[in-house]
Amino acid sequence: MPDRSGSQPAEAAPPASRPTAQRDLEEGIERDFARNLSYGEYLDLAKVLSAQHPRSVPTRHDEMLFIIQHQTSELWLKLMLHELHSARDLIRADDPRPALKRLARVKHIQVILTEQWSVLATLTPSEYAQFRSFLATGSGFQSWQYRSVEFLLGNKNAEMLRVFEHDPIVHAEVSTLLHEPSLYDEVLAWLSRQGYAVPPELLDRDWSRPHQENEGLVELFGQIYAAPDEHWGVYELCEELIDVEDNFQFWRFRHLKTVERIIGSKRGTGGSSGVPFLRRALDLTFFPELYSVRSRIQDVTEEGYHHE
Ligand code: HEM
Ligand SMILES: N[C@@H](CC(=O)c1ccccc1NC=O)C(=O)O
Repeated sequence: MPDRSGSQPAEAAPPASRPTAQRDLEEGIERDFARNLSYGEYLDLAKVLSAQHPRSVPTRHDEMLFIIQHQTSELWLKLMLHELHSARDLIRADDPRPALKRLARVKHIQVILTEQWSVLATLTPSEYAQFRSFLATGSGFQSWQYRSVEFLLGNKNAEMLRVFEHDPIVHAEVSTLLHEPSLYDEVLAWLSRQGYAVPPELLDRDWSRPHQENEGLVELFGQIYAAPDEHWGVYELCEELIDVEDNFQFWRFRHLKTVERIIGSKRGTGGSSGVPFLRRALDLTFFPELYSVRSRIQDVTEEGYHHE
């Protein structure tokens, strides 16, 4: 036994700052929700939390992880779409400053979505095999929110609409996005309205087609990146777009690597070759000119620095 003589008596109340096992509730804390709006009611949690329906028979423990991973991803995609729609509309209305704020939020959502793969990576191939057959032909390829994000960012592909034909409301919504200008298209139109020499063929075209790399636009970006101080607003917006594409690719890469460790070289439930199909998405780009311009920027030499 340690010698306690000289220490405080055993019954002494602990100092107020010491941690305790219980926190006293304050008088003012609202406890009656018979008539007042509660947390669960506001968030409609009864609906959200009763939407997890494992299909495996008998129910496999790990299917809950699979369902919640997808549902949380879809919720974040919903917010991302909300922000991207708004960013595009703000730029269309010549108001790029709040659009930058929207894109900043989009980037944080992307970080969460990419980090979230680590939770699903705890699913082993053996655990997934226990319930994979119950997913039948379901696949993330059929995520209409994901496809909407791709379309808003400019990865247009009319063939993607086929999988939504069974659902007229969703089909109409994704089809509208296919035929509207993307965020990038609106940025280019805004640049033109600001007096920049955007090639005219980029300002009026069939929006349902993906944007094709344009040499004139690379040259324009070349001028902007050669003198950022003179074009700060545009330069900042361009770098924000690069961040969004970068983050998008990180998500695709983590999806690919997670899929690889869980199903190896099996074909996908959606009917694709699986990993090889997902790998080809890594060659896609939303903003080709913003990448091309990077190799055009002149490296400053001591001589050039002093004499220009
Ligand atoms: C065990 C976990 C997963 C596996 C094995 C898997 C596998 C696959 C495969 C093989 C494809 C290609 C299409 C196909 O043939 O099915 C695909 C596409 C896709 N998956 Fe997953 N996936 C998983 C989890 C997720 C999660 C959590 C999401 C989040 C929403 C997701 C979203 C998508 C999307 C959006 C596509 C379409 C990608 C594109 O068009 O490039 N997947 N997935
Ligand atoms: N394509 C996956 C299945 C899959 O992941 C999935 C199935 C149903 C609902 C969402 C899914 N997620 C992403 O593709 C597979 O081949 O195992």
